[in-house]
Amino acid sequence: ITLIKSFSEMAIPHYTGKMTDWIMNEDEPEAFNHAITVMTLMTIMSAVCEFVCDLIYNITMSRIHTSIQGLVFQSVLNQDIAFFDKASTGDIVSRITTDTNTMSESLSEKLSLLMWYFMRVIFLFGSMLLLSTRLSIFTALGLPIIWIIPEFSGQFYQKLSVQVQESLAKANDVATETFSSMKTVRSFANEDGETERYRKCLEDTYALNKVEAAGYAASTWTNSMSSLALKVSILYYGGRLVTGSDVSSGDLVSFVLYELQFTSAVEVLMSYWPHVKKAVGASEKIFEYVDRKPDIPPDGSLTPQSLKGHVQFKNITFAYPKRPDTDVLKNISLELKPGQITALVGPSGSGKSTIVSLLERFYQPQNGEILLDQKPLLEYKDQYLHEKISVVSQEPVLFARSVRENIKYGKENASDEEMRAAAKLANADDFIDNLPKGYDTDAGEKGGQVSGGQKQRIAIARALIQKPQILVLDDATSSLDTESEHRVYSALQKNCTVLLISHRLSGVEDADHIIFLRDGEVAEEGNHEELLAKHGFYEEFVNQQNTSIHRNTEDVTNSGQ
Ligand SMILES: Nc1ncnc2c1ncn2[C@@H]1O[C@H](COP(=O)(O)OP(=O)(O)OP(=O)(O)O)[C@@H](O)[C@H]1O
Repeated sequence: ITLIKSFSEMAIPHYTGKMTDWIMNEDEPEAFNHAITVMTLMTIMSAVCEFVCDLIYNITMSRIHTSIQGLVFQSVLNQDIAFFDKASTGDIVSRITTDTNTMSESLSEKLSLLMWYFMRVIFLFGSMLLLSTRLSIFTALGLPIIWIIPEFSGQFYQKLSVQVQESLAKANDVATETFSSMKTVRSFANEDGETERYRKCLEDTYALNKVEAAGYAASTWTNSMSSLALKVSILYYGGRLVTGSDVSSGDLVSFVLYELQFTSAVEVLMSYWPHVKKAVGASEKIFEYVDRKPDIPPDGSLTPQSLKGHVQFKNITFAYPKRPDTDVLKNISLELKPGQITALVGPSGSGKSTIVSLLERFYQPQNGEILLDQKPLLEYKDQYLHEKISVVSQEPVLFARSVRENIKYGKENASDEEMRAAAKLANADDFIDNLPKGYDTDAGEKGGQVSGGQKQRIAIARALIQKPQILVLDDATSSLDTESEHRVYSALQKNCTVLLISHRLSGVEDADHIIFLRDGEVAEEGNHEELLAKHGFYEEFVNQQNTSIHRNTEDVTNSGQ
């Protein structure tokens, strides 16, 4: 269609030239009517083709835009957890929204015009060659000079575009972080500080935009000046050819009309070229994510019908990718037996949550081996593993959806009965029923519309509905009383493996096995009595707990008096 349209457009200068010859000659009266008819038909054909072509192009581009956004989103979701430790949310969101917009805007508008004008340039030059080879060669010789300028400015734009996207991403980052931590910002009365931080980022973007604007103005000016110089030289040379009777005056008119269109088409091509380079700059950033191979080993294939849930950590040494020099776990060996509650205690930062992250396969240990039912953890299929292992983390995150959707998260096909049963066990059923819309109440962004304890209980229900074989409670039962806590354990299938991480003594005392972690090493292990008999770290931990409970009770009694 582009070809037909470009071809049809060539009719106007050609027949205008013919008409000039006819007006000067007057021998062929039919030539005038013929020229007018052909011109009209070709113009209509060109307009129809332009319409069809624009329509198809823009629809295709919208489709490409949406599928690229989807592709980037999917690629980001497939990345390893270490990637999310490093990349900021604002940067990721910016790539999915701003960068894809920049790319597809430039591509849909500018590339479509670039293609039009490219075809026009070819057809116009062909028509010019037919009229006068000498004039055409003269025109062609002038082209490289005006081609060099946009090439340089294109490169400049490409670099600048990357910088602009990066600075926009930084600003986005500040905005996302501020809005998602609004309560903290307010409670520290730091609205002005955050506004200042955001403004600072915007100022950086503005500074880059100014350079971009100056560059754009300079390149447009140089482009038009150079093509103007080319036009004047052609007119001068063409005039001399007519005087020397080498070219007819009608042909010169056609040629000049072609040439005017030709130079303006080349001008447009050159002014759009930097935009395409800019789109390339933005797309480079997008495809950096799409092409990034997640640093995770290939998914395993094991999906055994029954899983005992026997976990063994054998001589595990691990350092976080962000801090490769600090070993968080040092040659650790431990075992979680089916049907047993294993408690993990130890000072803050001793590596308890890290053990959970390794069990969830978020990171890979540098040394040692993790076995599940005697088989390497890596051999299990990812989806299977996460169905069998449920983790309620220290700070459970709820989604801005209804309580129902939150509990059924990851198990959408669960029935309402299953959901209620899970909620009952998590001691959440009563309070959910008292919420304004019951299970359909919105939990708010990050669960902001329910209390901390309620959030924890919903998260426990979300874990229990999966009927996991291995349940990990990472300091997640602080809002439950001892009785409710026991109800949670008894709800699990028999022989289920429970890993309990806690800073409180309750729950830990009754665990079948207690592991005391210190500085990434197993300092002591055994049951409550055995550990107390050792008079070591665990005993110290128990004494500290008792002292603080004693102190709290005294405080309550004193304030009562
Ligand atoms: N994503 C991370 N990147 C780098 N270092 C980390 C990361 N997460 C934790 N760490 C570091 O690893 C160490 C162990 O952290 P971990 O969260 O496992 O401790 P913990 O025993 O669970 O502590 P707490 O009882 O306070 O929850 C800490 O020194 C912490 O600073």
